[in-house]
Amino acid sequence: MSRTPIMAGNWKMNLDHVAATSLVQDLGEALKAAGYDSAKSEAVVIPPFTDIRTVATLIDADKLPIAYGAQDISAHDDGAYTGEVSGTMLSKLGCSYVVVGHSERREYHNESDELVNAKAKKAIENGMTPIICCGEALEVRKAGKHVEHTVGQIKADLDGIPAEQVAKLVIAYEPIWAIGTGETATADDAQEVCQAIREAVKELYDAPTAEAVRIQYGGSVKPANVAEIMAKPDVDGALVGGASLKAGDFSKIVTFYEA
Ligand SMILES: O=C(CO)COP(=O)(O)O
Repeated sequence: MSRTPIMAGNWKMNLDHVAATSLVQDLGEALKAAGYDSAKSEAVVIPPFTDIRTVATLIDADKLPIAYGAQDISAHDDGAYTGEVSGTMLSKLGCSYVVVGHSERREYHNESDELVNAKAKKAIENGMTPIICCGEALEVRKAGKHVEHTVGQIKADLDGIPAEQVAKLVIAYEPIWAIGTGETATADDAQEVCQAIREAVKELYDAPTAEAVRIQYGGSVKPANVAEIMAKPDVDGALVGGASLKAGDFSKIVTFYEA
């Protein structure tokens, strides 16, 4: 079973819709120049909500080989939830992916595994693929509990999601201490946890589901370290923050197989 690597750029709270236009145009050109092959990796951008319509229009008009998604989704369908954005709104904009449970939301917005699970289900219900984030803080790693912690999160985040849906979704392992710090986990660190997650999916479901689910690594991924990380058997992609804000760098990450 071969899994197409998924290289997703999480822009976080950066770039307004005008800046988004330039970045997506530049990215389209950079990918073309780099000989991007969508059979070898999937390019995805995850802009702020306010940019999605603009990004969608541009990708559509220029037929760019780039998928897009959102950084969050409401666990509710509609109604009196000020500030929330629903799954229907996102799917109507053509979003293919929705990031759920990013460590920044878990930390600054107190998101629990129960909420992350509800959001993942909402994305699926609306025909989008959740990218479920997990990963440990520095103290947890220092205590040697990173595998246990991360696998525990994933088990809770997948609760009640059937095998055929799990096979299609994406899990992103992002050790918190490696996010935005320039401190990358080694390729072996990434492999250790990604393998443990796949093993957990196999135990919870079955071997075909575990073989199919795509597991990304995230945390200070750069053009210089992406190839080594991607060479690991259980790493199927990258969730990229800072380096996804530069078209040239993100294009190199997406086309890591050229290195
Ligand atoms: O959190 C991340 C992506 O979701 C990783 O961010 P950086 O690539 O900036 O470390």
